[in-house]
Amino acid sequence: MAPGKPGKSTGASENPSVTLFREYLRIDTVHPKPDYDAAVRFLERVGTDLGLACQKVEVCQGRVVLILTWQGTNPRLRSILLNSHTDVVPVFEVLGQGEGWEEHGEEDREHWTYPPFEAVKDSQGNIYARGAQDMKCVSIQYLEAIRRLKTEGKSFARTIHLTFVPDEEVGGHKGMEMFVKRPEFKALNVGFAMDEGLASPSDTFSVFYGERSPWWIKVKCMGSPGHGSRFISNTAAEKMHKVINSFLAFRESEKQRLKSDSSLTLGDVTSLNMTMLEGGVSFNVVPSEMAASFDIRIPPTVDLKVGTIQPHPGEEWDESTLLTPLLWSLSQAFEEQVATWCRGAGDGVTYEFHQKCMDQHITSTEESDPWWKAFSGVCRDMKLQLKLEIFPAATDSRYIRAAGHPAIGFSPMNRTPVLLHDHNEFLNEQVFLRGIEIYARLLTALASVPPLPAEG
Ligand SMILES: CSCC[C@H](NC=O)C(=O)O
Ligand SMILES: [Zn+2]
Ligand SMILES: [Zn+2]
Repeated sequence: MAPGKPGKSTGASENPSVTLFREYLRIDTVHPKPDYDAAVRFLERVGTDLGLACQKVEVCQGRVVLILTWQGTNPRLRSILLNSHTDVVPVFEVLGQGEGWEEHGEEDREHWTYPPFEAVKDSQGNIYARGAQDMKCVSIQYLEAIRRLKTEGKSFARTIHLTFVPDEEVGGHKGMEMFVKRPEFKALNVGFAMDEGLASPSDTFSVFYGERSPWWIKVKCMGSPGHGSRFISNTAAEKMHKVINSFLAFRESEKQRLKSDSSLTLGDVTSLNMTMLEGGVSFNVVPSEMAASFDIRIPPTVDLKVGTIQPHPGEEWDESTLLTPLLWSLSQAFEEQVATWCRGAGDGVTYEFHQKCMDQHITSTEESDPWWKAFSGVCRDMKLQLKLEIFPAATDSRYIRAAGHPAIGFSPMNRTPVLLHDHNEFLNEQVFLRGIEIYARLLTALASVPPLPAEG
């Protein structure tokens, strides 16, 4: 293949870090059947070549966490944890269509300019693959930063651990959530952690110090059944109508709040989407049950604790006041709000949680915090402009923070469209290489943070 043309061949002049990145992208770790063994074998080989110690922890059957360790000169100090997940999301939206390129027809193929597991590089140096941004780039950047520092003969006081975890894309329940509870995790003696962030189309870099809490709620409405030709009273559909109205009115008010205040980002407001609807068997049968599912993401500033909300002295609340979205958005105890919407829709309306994250830890970005001082100091020296945000979705950082450790979400990709989980996910090789440089500097500073008071 001619140089500069898109293709699989690495070309003689390709930077070896880019070649390694592309090799990792070709490992098929796509859900629902990720080849974790292949990923672990590959990463273990790279780690061993780098002289890193290697440990494997099977947190669930077939779910292995790989730990690579660069021992510090003072191993008693708390360590730096570099986390990344090895799994990637399916290439097609319809479940079960993500297995292999060849099995799909031309319509599917249209969404991707290049096959998503071949890591084709085009003439501009854009590397196309599922996982190019989320987050195989970061895994290789961590490793290549360590390679660079080792080649330069550097060593640091603090130990650096890299963890490669499975199943982040399906909630981390058989991955990081299990791992943080294990003695092997405690033994890592984590002081400060880094995990994934998001690309940024502008010159600035996005940095995430907290995340919104995902709540997945299924609301079931029970009602009277009957013939589709009659005005049956007390139907499931009428109740569902009210439920949907209440939930979506709140959605609209939060959407407007975000739109009307340019200082807010998506991570600062509560998003809500109705993502599934079930019910009914036939055109002429009024069903006795209907269900709607909602994906709600709640910022750490909203109080999640269940409590009783009282009107202010002298104020009286009637049913319509209780259903006012603005009032609720300013109030506390988010679950009370959900319960009231359901109560307001009538009898036989219940809700159940399929995901209910209550952790709201955020990581300090005060200059007085030694970890943040090290992180932000490097960015200042390198003239990287940072945008501090709450991560709008969920990552494994939430488990690290819940375990009591500071964690920053950062994927060094500026001047890059946000394409995670999207068609035609790509990363430019120059942006990728610059990221290695950034991590090399960050690791140097973080692994040299002087002993903290608690460390003696
Ligand atoms: C709530 S568990 C699901 C985690 C998932 N993470 C990445 O996309 C997300 O939907 O945010
Ligand atoms: Zn991710
Ligand atoms: Zn993802």
